[in-house]
Amino acid sequence: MNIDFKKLADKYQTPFYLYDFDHITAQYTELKESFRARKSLIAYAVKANSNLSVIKHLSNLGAGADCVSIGEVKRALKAGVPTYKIIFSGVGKSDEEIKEALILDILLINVESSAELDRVEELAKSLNKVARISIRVNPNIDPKTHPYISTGLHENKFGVDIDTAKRMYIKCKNSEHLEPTGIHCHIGSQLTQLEPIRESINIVANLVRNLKAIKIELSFMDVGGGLGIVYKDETLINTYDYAQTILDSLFGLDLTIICEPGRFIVGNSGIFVTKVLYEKINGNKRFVIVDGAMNDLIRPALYDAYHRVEVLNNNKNLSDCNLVGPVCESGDFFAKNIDLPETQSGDLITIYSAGAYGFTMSSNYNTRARVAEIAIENGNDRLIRKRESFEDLIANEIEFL
Ligand SMILES: Cc1ncc(COP(=O)(O)O)c(C=O)c1O
Ligand SMILES: N[C@@H](CCCC[NH3+])C(=O)O
Repeated sequence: MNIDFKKLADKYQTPFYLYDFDHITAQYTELKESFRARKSLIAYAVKANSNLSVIKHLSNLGAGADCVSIGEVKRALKAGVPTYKIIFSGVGKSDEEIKEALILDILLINVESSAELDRVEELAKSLNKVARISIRVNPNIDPKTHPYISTGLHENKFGVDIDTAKRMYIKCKNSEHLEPTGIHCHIGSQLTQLEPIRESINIVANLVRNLKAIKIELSFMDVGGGLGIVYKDETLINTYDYAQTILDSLFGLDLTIICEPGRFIVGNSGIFVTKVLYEKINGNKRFVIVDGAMNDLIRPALYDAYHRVEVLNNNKNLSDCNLVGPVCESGDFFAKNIDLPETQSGDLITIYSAGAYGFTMSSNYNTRARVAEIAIENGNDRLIRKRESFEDLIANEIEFL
């Protein structure tokens, strides 16, 4: 798509996030279509990009929501996702969160420990409810991704091992307040290899068969999210191969598939737009300093993540530099040791693949306002979140002065 960044920057003021809603539609549709041989629910992982308009857009397409806090559940509801398409995961749900989820009667609570299951049972009993339970299985499979975003090994805090899961399902079966409904497995994020997915789904499918043999019949298989995207030159998993692998593993089982993608849907739909403030040279080292910073997009600082960068000027005079922001940390960079053209103050810089875990991981560090978010759809742009003001930043403190 041809985007007039200059016009947008004049209209909305940098830095800002820009999301291409047509690309979001295309990604959602591709994945949904891949599963067309089965009943499926694409439960969008809200944590990737929780802007209400993004969730609403996906909900209008038929998506549900995978949430990891009651705040995300409330966002999903506010954006129009029906309760029967909402799932709640997380290793540390508080009593208040569990109670609210029970009262709202969402589709599934993904339980991640025996202790949590006991708590859900007590709370469901106190509310005279029956909780629909899905247990998150940790299959101990290496997803072959960045260690910070691996979730499927026993050394990771997520889910429970197979034997524990089995005991938990038996407890559900024997409880008046727990209904064993689904099973869940998510081994990590930015996955680019199919084999670990195949292995883990096979492990989980075998457990489903074992449970069936003891008369515990589940209705949903939640295969997690994690499909990777291209940041640089990654070879991706083909979505049809992905879906077929899952369908093959589930042969003979009558389960509705739930898939929880975040990054795949929104990652390459988003661009972070910032502008050059200054250039400088320290000794031999060139720095291009922009108005966006690590508080806006933390992935390079946190994971050493690569994001493609483009300078929107016609200068062909390239040289090595670090692209940095104004935050008071040496870790405040978008790219290190890259060749960029000479810049002038005011030149726009676009940072790609920023739609997932960009804005949602932003902070107010250095008392910097969170930036605006803009949607573009059918060539038309609109503001979907305004830039914070200083008053917004201090609103919760001012009454205690
Ligand atoms: C339980 C669960 N579901 C879904 C996701 C979404 O992951 P991704 O954005 O990689 O699709 C995550 C994040 O890793 C997760 O922990
Ligand atoms: N925040 C991570 C993804 C985490 C996935 C959630 N478990 C990233 O930016 O890549």
